[in-house]
Amino acid sequence: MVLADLGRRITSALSDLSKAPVLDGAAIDALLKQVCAALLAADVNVRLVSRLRDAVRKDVADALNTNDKGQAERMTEVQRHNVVQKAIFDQLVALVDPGIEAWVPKKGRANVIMFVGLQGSGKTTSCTKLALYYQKRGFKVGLVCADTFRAGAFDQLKQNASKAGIPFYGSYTESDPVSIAASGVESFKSGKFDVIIVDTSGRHRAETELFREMVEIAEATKPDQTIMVVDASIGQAAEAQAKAFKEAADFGGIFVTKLDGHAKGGGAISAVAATKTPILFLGLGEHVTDLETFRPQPFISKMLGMGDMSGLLEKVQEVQQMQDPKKQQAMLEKIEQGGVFSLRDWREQVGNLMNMGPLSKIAGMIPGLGQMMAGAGGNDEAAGDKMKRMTYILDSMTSAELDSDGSIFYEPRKDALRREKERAAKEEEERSVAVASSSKAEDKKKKKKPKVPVRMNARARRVARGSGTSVREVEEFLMQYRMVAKLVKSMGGKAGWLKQMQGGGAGAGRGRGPPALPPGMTPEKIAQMQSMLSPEMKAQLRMPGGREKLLKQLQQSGEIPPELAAMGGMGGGMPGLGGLGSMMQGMG
Ligand SMILES: Nc1nc2c(ncn2[C@@H]2O[C@H](COP(=O)(O)OP(=O)(O)OP(=O)(O)O)[C@@H](O)[C@H]2O)c(=O)[nH]1
Repeated sequence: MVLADLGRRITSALSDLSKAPVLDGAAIDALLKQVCAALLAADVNVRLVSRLRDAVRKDVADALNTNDKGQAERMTEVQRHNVVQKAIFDQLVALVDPGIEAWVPKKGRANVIMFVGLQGSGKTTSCTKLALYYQKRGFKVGLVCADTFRAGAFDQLKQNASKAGIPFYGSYTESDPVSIAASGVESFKSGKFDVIIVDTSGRHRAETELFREMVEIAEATKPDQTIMVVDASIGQAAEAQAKAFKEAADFGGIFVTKLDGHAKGGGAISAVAATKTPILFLGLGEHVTDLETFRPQPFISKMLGMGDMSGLLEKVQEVQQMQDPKKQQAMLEKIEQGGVFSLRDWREQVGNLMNMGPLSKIAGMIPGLGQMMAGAGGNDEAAGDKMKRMTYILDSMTSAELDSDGSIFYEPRKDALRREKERAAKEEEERSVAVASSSKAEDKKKKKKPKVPVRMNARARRVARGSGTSVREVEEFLMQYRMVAKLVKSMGGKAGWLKQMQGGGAGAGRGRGPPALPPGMTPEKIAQMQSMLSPEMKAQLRMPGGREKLLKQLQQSGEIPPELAAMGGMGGGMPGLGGLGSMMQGMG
């Protein structure tokens, strides 16, 4: 997760505050000390940190010392804690918010985007990421390589673009970058392309040569948007770099790269925001899909483990555009009419979730889940691995098996009953040979209906072999599937709820009416559960990461099976899942 360490430190400071019996000046000072230390460790400029500290103090003082003394006195301790938490959240958002609306390309015309930045900042990689991002959103996109400075730059762009299926333009013989840029843009314009991205060269330092070349390319291509690429690992030095580039070639937005796992990322983002230049995108890895649009509030929310519902919705929409909407609709209608949520349906939903990107990145967008998965023991990788094994199991099934409800993998019940009868008869025979001295309790035990364990059959053994898993794993998988199928089935009759989920669990909790409730969960049951919570637990629920903790407690107390809890959070795009996440939202 982006800036996981910073997020964890701030969340922990907020959690310490909630334990303070009285919220006095000393408690607020202790909180601010921890938050500021965490920000400084993320290389946020000391001037910006001190501004944040003053602003939080002012926000808290304004809210707690209102003119209406009665109102301030009537505030409960929990409400006072909320005031402080809100102030911290708001000021963290302000820290990364340049306060300027970002540019977006317009359909039906050629939008030229020019990339600038130092060598190695990630320009070429980010150009391809952005090209794919716009292509997925229905734009016709072309890439131009105007980097003639670095040998191999054209080959790199060509390779990246071909892999992603994006048309490209460049030359091995032309050495004038201005001429290549101009002819590339012209060629794509005559091909009626909507977005034309020009990759320019970089140098190790911001030299006059580089700036002159940038200005000339800009004059020749007349870009609608110039994006500067900044490597997050330079931390607060990004401010000086952005200023130098801004003086040379006025750019409209910034793409911060290498935010994956770089501790100085907070410094880079806040430094850029301080130059009042909009941050448009974040690079979160080397892969072409490792890109995120930047929005201050969801960014901070995600960093603090509170999820990023707008990001999740965007991902869901992206996937929905790629998949066949008619297929999804047909499946939903089938279930609404009482049909089986088959293993094939499950395979499609799992595939959709995996298409949304690495599980860790999706999980980070769901309140609590990111932290839960990134927790001790490298859980995140394990969860991704589990998902993959699930698809191996499904891919080893025949068509008839996929269209079934899973019962095909178990021996028929009559066989299990016959086996059980034979076993009981054998036992009886043995008992009659032995001296009978059964106690009353034993007699009672005998009269009890025996449980008939149903075994996995040869099909399940074949699937286990074919998928490189074990019969036990196939059995566990089928148990999970049954649970989801039951959930989906029980939703079938509640068409309204089903439709709401179709848009993705993300819709819930975004202010579009009350959150969706999972089957079996009524508003009364939620109210009942809420009434069971102590005031401390309720306060915890309002804390960043609080839902996650409560979810764990419910899991431990057996109210929710762990698989359901994990899946409940991953609702986006998966009908049937997501209700639990919404429930926790409803309780928060
Ligand atoms: N971890 C990580 N690596 C990235 C990211 N973006 C780019 N990279 C890597 O950074 C290195 C440099 O990326 P390039 O795209 O070649 O950089 P460039 O700015 O085009 O370099 P020049 O063409 O030499 O100017 C490559 O190894 C990329 O895979 C990112 O968001 N995260």
